[in-house]
Amino acid sequence: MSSQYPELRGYYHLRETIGSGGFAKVKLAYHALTGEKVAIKIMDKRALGEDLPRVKTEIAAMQELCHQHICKLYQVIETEEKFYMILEYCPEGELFDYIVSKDRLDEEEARIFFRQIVAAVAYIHNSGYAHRDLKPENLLLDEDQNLKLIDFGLCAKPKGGMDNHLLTCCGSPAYAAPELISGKQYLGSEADIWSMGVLLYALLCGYLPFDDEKLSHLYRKIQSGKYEVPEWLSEETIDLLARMLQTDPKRRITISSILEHPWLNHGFNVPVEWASKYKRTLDDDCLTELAVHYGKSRQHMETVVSRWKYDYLTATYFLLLEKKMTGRPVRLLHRP
Ligand SMILES: [NH3+]CCCOc1cc(-c2cn[nH]c2)ccc1C(=O)Nc1ccccc1
Repeated sequence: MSSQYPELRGYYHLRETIGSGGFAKVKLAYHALTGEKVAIKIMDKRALGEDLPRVKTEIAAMQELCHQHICKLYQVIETEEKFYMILEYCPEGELFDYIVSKDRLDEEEARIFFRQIVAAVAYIHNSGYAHRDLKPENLLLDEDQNLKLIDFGLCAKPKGGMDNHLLTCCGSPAYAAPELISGKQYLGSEADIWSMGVLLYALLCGYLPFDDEKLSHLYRKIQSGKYEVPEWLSEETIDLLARMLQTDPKRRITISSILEHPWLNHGFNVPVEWASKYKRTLDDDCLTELAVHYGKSRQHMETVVSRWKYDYLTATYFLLLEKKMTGRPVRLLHRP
């Protein structure tokens, strides 16, 4: 296998393919120095065709976005023919499959997931980005059933902040906001809120609010903003859904108002902590272990790691930090 991916030899031990979507193949792998599992998203440049800019968009965004509910990017390798993105491993798969397996979720379970989604989107919007393809297929579950958002290939960072209008129509039709499908100028952040409304509906109902085999019929349903309200939904749920699935983007609820909505805080006495839990300062134990391993001073390691080149050193630092955050020894395996 490593003969097919020579650039990974000695750094990662490749295992089976765990997912594939469109132009990418995702394989499970082990990071040689820490023994930690990672997911490697492999893309062939020729096969990407006009989708090539999506990869550059995704890499640029994921290098800036560091959050407990966003799938962490550890390393990027670019060769003549391929892109490799070394990502955080999420063993429990897609939220989409989890909903299907349970038919639909009860309010309590949906609320726990939705609080994590709101935290990720609040962080993304606060960082000046819009995801623009929010759906259960792009939310993965880690070993503790925490959600991790993936696929920033369609995200946007409008120049001059989030109040600049976007034009490209993108994302998955069933989750797309009315203003987006009508080709009008739109705000990525407002379109994300609509998609979150569709997502919350899918969590609580197990099917989509707007659906039709014929695309033109689907578009008409979305633009009407009319959807069936099943009898098992509570008043608070119905209220929140109505504010997110508001066809007029200017009257649609904002992420900060969602953070204060009674449904989101029902049974919780702490608001959603949406700020990133990743610290800006480098971790001492990790730097020390790296210094020992590479036979350099701690100061030298701090200088080199701080360049954030998203090379093998960046990946090794983040994976050591992952071990520390999950209460395991901050140690590198000395025999590669
Ligand atoms: N719908 C998800 C299919 C598997 O895709 C991934 C899995 C992981 C993953 C699996 N375990 N841990 C992380 C990380 C990233 C992706 C991903 O970005 N897929 C993708 C997105 C857009 C176009 C093509 C492929």
